[in-house]
Amino acid sequence: MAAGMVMNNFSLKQGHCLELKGFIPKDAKSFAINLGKDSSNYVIHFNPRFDHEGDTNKIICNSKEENSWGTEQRENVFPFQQGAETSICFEYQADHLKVKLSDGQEFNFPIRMPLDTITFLSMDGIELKAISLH
Ligand SMILES: CCCO[C@@H]1O[C@H](CO)[C@@H](O[C@@H]2O[C@H](CO)[C@H](O)[C@H](OCc3cn(Cc4ccccc4)nn3)[C@H]2O)[C@H](O)[C@H]1NC(C)=O
Repeated sequence: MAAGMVMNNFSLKQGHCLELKGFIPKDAKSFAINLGKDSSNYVIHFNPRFDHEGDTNKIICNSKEENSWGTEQRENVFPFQQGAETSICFEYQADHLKVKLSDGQEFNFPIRMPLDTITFLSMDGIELKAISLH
């Protein structure tokens, strides 16, 4: 399984996008990308599940404040394949994150915890290949 990766030395400001390219291992049951302030405070926990916690081919998003999970949001798109690369762009807007997926589909996730700048990123279950800020 791809070991967890943590970055906390970048700045994603409102009006800008963070684009991640990664490889999903062929045995992945799920993977997660977390953006926020630190490991206890996520503006978004982005968790595509192939087969995990009773979910099959479903994206689960949530927030986490001082280590307490918020309400889950389940998406109706799932353009991921085990053993393949993917790219995801997180566009940070004042009241939502626009999540743009590799096949052009996109969805919004509400900002539940105001944060001037997102400076924390962690990834689990996916191998980071490239990262860029636009
Ligand atoms: C119906 C009553 C039980 O509800 C279930 O409760 C589970 C436990 O709280 C929920 O699963 C949790 O959902 C959270 C988001 O709301 C997180 O996704 C929890 O996982 C956190 C986590 C990250 N990691 C690291 C990681 C992630 C991906 C791959 C490898 C390592 N390990 N655990 C995950 O365990 C799960 O989404 C929830 N299902 C529903 C339908 O509500």
